[in-house]
Amino acid sequence: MARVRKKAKNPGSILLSRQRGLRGDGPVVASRALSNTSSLSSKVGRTLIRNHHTLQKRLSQALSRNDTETANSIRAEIEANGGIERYQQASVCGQDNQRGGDSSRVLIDWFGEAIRSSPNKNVPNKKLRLLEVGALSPDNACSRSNLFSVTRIDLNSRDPSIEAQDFMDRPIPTADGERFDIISLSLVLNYVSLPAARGEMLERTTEFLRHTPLEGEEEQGSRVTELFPSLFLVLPAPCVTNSRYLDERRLEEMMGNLGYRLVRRKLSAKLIYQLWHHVCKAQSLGRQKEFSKKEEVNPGRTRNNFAIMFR
Ligand SMILES: C[S@@+](CC[C@H](N)C(=O)[O-])C[C@H]1O[C@@H](n2cnc3c(N)ncnc32)[C@H](O)[C@@H]1O
Repeated sequence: MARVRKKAKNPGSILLSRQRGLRGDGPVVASRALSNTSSLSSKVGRTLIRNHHTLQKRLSQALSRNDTETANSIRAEIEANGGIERYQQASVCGQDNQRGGDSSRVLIDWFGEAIRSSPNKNVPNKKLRLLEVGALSPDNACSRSNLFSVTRIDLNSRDPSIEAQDFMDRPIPTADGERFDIISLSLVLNYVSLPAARGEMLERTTEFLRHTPLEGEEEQGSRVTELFPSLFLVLPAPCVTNSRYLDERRLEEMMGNLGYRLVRRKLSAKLIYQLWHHVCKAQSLGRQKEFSKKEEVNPGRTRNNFAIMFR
């Protein structure tokens, strides 16, 4: 079982500064009482999630212009609304089956299809290494499936098997034993407030993927192994279906530059699920400059402003 670790703080990181605010190291104005374990109605939960994202975005903006006074008052507001604990509680309620369910079931379905369509229909004889970034609990479909050996991290750990860690501060692996066959970023990228920080997060995933063949790969046929190493990315659907600055084509171009190729996709009323196979690293070299600015791909007054940028 993974050890829960309190991270040393790096004052220079915007993500970490945000995290520090959300963890409550800034001025705390009571309302821990809000962080109980009772379930939330879906409307209250949605409002809470939306407000948390808005405050977090304002916090990142204040921090990026070194406006400490505003940042502190936003931190206080986040805490007054129950902090990251209350936000996570609302997210757990959102995972409730009646409200869209556990997104990792989609990954398990894709994996099952690949096994069924492979020549010998065997499950891999070795568990695949999965890094779950933004893990809310140790008992989602991936964890229950027995197909994966799961390493879970989150800014705020809700369980001893989840390490408290900012993915952006996780040390870059130096050996294959520290790399993964698959990384899950389910409803995490949209948690990151600034477009360039989202690009940084996507770029960073490529450092954690293992490209050496899986054990027994040859006997399993290609349908399973063609999916790995990969990134399981889940976003609220409007991030790509109704954004002024991002659509699926633009995302595919950005991901292509990072060496990713889209191998599975599912669009539901609320979410978009994608599995990106990491084909190679070489393609990323210098090409992300094309995406260093926001570019309007979908004009219109009713659009949202979700964007991803690369420095
Ligand atoms: C909406 S919840 C999603 C949880 C779950 N993956 C799901 O699909 O329902 C987002 C989670 O991502 C975590 N998170 C956001 N940025 C992170 C980062 N840089 N490193 C680790 N966890 C992060 C947050 O703390 C939060 O618990």
